[in-house]
Amino acid sequence: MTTAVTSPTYGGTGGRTAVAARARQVVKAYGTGETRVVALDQVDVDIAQGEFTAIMGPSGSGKSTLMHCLAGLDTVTGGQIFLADTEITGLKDKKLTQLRRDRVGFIFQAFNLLPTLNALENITLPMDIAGRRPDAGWLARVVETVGLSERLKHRPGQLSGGQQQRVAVARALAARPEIIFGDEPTGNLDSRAGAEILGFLRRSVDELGQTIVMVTHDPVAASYADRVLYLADGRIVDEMTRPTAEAVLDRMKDFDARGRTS
Ligand SMILES: Nc1ncnc2c1ncn2[C@@H]1O[C@H](COP(=O)(O)OP(=O)(O)OP(=O)(O)O)[C@@H](O)[C@H]1O
Repeated sequence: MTTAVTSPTYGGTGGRTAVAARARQVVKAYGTGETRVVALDQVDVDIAQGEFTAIMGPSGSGKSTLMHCLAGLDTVTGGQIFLADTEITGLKDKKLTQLRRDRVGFIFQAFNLLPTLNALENITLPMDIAGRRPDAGWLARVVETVGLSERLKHRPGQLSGGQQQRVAVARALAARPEIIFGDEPTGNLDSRAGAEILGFLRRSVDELGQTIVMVTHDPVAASYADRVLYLADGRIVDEMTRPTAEAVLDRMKDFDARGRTS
């Protein structure tokens, strides 16, 4: 049987749905000799297409590293990463940059908007740079989904933090990427603005068919996802489907307690 090699213990999709991104036996080590840190330790994971996946785990467990490796923002030390059927490990810089530009969207904790451009210009900037024409119908739908129709001519400085992050969400959605990665996208927002953004991300999965992977420390944020993957010491140690904030919190307490006794 060879299936054990290709089916992750946790983090598989059980063949139920198409896979948007895949990691196989991924190792990421930083430094050498005594300062060597293994951030990812033979990680196998399948990210299901059209689903919202949250990645959780203690500080230093490898969440951002896993996201960066899946997104082609960082190279791996060993193993393979696939975006749909394309293996991205081993791609040359230029090809990788092109692939990220054409197929991947990002939302970071810092909104990363250009202050001199208005909201609409910020949303279409990546496509402008790539020389691609936004699909007007799609753009209107995205803008409507994230509730920005009345704010398109405002510059970032004239928008609240929550509205700025909505612009960043719309920017990620506008190019219709195959997959969007978010690193604590609501980390800088108060809980009301955070809930709004998470609601928009949820809607983009339910109504626009988007695939989203989000790193978070927040059980409430994780409860918007379809599935939560738990990392510890660079390994995926557990998963939860249809999470509630209470269940996620309980699981985290469980891990903490185990961590203290081991
Ligand atoms: N550029 C780097 N150089 C050396 N070590 C690094 C580097 N980036 C990350 N690490 C180490 O790799 C491990 C995983 O880091 P990572 O940032 O992925 O964790 P995380 O789970 O996202 O943490 P946090 O929740 O605190 O953001 C940590 O031990 C970290 O110190």
